[in-house]
Formats: sequence, C-alpha cells, structure tokens
Amino acid sequence: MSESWIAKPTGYFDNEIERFMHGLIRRNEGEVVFHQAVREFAESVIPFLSEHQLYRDQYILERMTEPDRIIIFRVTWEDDQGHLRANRAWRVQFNNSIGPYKGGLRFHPSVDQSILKFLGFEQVFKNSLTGLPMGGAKGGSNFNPKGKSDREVMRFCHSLMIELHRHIGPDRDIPAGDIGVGAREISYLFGQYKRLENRWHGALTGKGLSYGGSLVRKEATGYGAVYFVQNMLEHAGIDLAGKKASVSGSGNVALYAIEKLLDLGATVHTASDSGGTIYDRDGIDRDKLAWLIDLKEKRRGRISEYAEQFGAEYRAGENPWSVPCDIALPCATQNELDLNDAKELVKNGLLAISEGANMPTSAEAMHYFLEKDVLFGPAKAANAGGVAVSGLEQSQNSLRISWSREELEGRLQGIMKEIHDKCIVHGQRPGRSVDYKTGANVAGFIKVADAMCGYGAV
Ligand SMILES: NC(=O)C1=CN([C@@H]2O[C@H](COP(=O)(O)OP(=O)(O)OC[C@H]3O[C@@H](n4cnc5c(N)ncnc54)[C@H](OP(=O)(O)O)[C@@H]3O)[C@@H](O)[C@H]2O)C=CC1
Ligand SMILES: O=C(O)CCC(=O)C(=O)O
Repeated sequence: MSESWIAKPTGYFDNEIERFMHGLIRRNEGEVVFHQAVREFAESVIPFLSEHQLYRDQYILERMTEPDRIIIFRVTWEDDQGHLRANRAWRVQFNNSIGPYKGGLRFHPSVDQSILKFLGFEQVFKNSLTGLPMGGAKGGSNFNPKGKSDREVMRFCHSLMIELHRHIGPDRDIPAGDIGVGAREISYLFGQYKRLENRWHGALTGKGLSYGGSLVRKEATGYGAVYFVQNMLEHAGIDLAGKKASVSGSGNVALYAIEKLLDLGATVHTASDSGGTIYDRDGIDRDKLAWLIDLKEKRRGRISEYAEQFGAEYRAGENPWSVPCDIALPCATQNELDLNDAKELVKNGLLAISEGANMPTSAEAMHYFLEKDVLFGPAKAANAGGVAVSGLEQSQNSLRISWSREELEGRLQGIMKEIHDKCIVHGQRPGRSVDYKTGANVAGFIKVADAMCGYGAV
C-alpha cells in the first residue's frame, strides 16, 4: 500500500472516525450507501482499535474497506421480440481472508457499484460471525426480472454466466441468491455454469433439491432472523410467544420469517412489496401464508391481491412501520425504515427489531433505537442464517451427502445462538440493553483482522 494512498488528510476533524471517513469518501466518491455501511462499522471498530495497536499499525481497517477486486462486465441477451438488450453486471470480491468469497447476486434496476460494495463489505463480517470458513462477496446486475418472461430470464442468466464462470468455483467464489434472484435464476445460472465448466461441483448455493441444494436453505434467512430476535428477547427475560410482529417485504426472507414467527407463537399483521403494505388485523394465519407463498413464489403477483382475497387493509405506497407492534422485522431492502418510522415504532411500544434485510434501518433510526434501549439485531448478525445454511450446502456438496431437515434446522438454530452470544461479548452496556451492533461489528472484525495480520503484506 503506497503512502499516498493512505495519505493523512489535512484539516480539522472532530475525531478519528471523521478522519477515517474523510479518506474513505475521497477514495470512493459518490458511493453513498457504501459510505453508510462503512461508517456504521467504523463507529464500532475504531474505539476498539484504540486499545489494539497491532491492528492500527497494520492499517487493517483501511485495507479491509478496499475490495480485493471488482469485476464489471456487459451482459447482452435477446428479448422475446428478437431485439438485443444489454445490462451491466458486477462481482465485488471483497475479502477472502477466512475462506473463498461467498455472497449473493442481486437483479434489480437500482443495482450499482455502491450498493454491491456495501453488500459485499457487510458480507465479510456476517460470514465471519457464522464461524464457517467463508470470505465475503456480492454481485448482480441492473437487469429487472419483473415483467420478463421465463425465457428472457433464462437467456439473461445464461449470458451472464458466460463471463461470471471464469471468476467463480467452490474454492474461489460461490454466489447465491438475493433480491430478484431465487430458485429459478439459480437453476439457470447453475445449468450454464455446469455446461461451460464440464464438471459438477457446488459453485453456487440455493440450488434446487434435485441437483445439490440443501433442505432449509430457502427458509434459512427468515428463520434465522426470528431465532435471533428470540435469543435477544430470551436474554432480556421476555417470551416471544404472544407478541405482535410487523414484517416488511414478501419475498424469500419475509415469507419464511412469517412462517417461523407463527411456529413460535407470535402473531403477524403486515407484509409489503414495493407497491404498498397489507395490514391484517386478524393476523396472517397458516392458510393465508400458504396462499401468499404461492402468490409470490409461483404466480409472481402483488401484495395488494392478498388484501382483495382476505379483506385486509391495503395501504398503497406505505411501509408497515405505523402499525403498532412489539417486534419489527424489516425484510425488504436497504434504508426502508427511517428516523420517523423509528419514532413511531418506539412510541407504539416496540421491544425489538431484527434486520432480515441488509441495512434496512437508516443510520439515524439505528442510533435512535440504541439510545432508547430497543433490542436492535443488526443485519450482519440477524440475517446470517441464510449464508450459514449456504455454507452447510457447500459442505454437503463436498461430502456428497444430504443432511436431514432436523439436522439442518438444529445446526441453523445453534449457529444463530452462537452469533447472538458472540455479540454479547463486545456489546455489553452496564445497566442498559445489549448493544448488538457494536458486538456484531467487533466480533466479526476480529476473526478477519487476525487472519489478515497473519498473512503479512497481502
Ligand atoms: N435471500 C437471502 O437468503 C438473503 C437476503 N438478504 C436480504 O434480504 C432482503 C430481501 O431479500 P429477498 O427476500 O431474498 O429478496 P426477494 O427478491 O425475494 O424479495 C424482496 C422483497 O422486498 C421488496 N422490495 C425490494 N425492493 C424494494 C423497495 N425498493 N421498496 C420496497 N420494497 C422493496 C420486494 O417487493 P417487489 O417484489 O415489489 O420488488 C419483495 O417483496 C434484501 O435486503 C437482501 O439483501 C439477506 C440475507 C440473505
Ligand atoms: O447464501 C449466500 O451465499 C448469500 C446470502 C446473502 O447474499 C446475504 O447474506 O446477504
């Protein structure tokens, strides 16, 4: 690393966090959500570094906030009318210190480099918290799968893999799903990977059960986020059963978070999509959930149809946070819950929040929750169940075996409990609620930092 790259900024800074962020922003101009993710991390880790000179001497934080590499490429594909179309795609391979790169692919028109850098950065520490040997990466494209036919999605996925296959593999980088990338897309991607490489190995996770996928992977992120909130509540002496929950989103994470909340005796009153929110005062029961899963996974319909089907209230263009609840699970997208939402939730008696989505809570809202002693389960910890079961899918592929549902659910539950307990080690606030944000950041940091220190100048 050259001296100029880490040149000390001149001028006055209130504190070391501002000094660090000044340099980061200068090096990553305009990448606002990446700045947000790094700042949230730096606020926890820089105070810890002040007592750990070794990490400071090795410029660990500066090195960790620079991705190992970013691959950018064009994806040309043919639509159903025979016209050629092109999209941009990326793979941000952020850090492979503790294992091969691992993290999802997102297909959404909003995708850009800043979003994928924030997601890749978070993935490094999330994966570290799972205790499994996985580095961090993220990728995706500004391709919008909504409104596209199956064959268009297939042609896009096959074309994307023509470039991506050179950069991935079971010991190098293992992509999975994220927003807009579910079972259908992973099948197309894996089929093309297999054809191009002429070998079968677990280079993607989230695969179908008939070709190397793992039981419980589909459910794992949502289930894990609920286990995490259950652990936080138990630690505070509170029972989850009987509590009212609000969930946002109605995709992979949200649907299975709702399922596990019902299993554990909570009631769930909301779900949403980018069009609006449904508020079901009677609660989403198992039959309604089965209908909703079919709507979203098979028919690819809108959440407003739930309101029509079951006579629930539909709030067009609104999110769920004005509905009174004890626990909140934002499971849609980044920055979907802002300071006003946080104030409303706290006013209505919120006890705990578990981030099913990545960085769904704005920085101001997160600080407000921590100030008000709301139990705040940060994404890195709370939604790590998905990538954890992806790690278990890789193990099963390597061993050429398939574990049972009971085995995998047990392992998932155990991993979420271990993550919870790791957060407590560095998140204690005497006389106050646990600061899970600091706990997760510091615990995730230490493992990666120790590996980087061991490697020397890499
Ligand atoms: N899948 C996984 O295993 C993991 C996912 N995550 C995170 O969880 C979140 C959800 O992912 P997942 O469930 O897989 O994705 P899906 O594509 O399955 O579902 C996303 C849901 O969020 C809604 N949504 C997306 N963008 C917006 C927006 N801008 N405003 C309002 N609603 C929006 C979608 O509505 P609509 O259909 O109308 O767009 C949909 O209901 C993401 O933050 C992802 O990074 C984290 C860990 C693992
Ligand atoms: O399962 C995986 O590899 C990735 C999941 C993911 O993208 C995430 O945790 O945000």
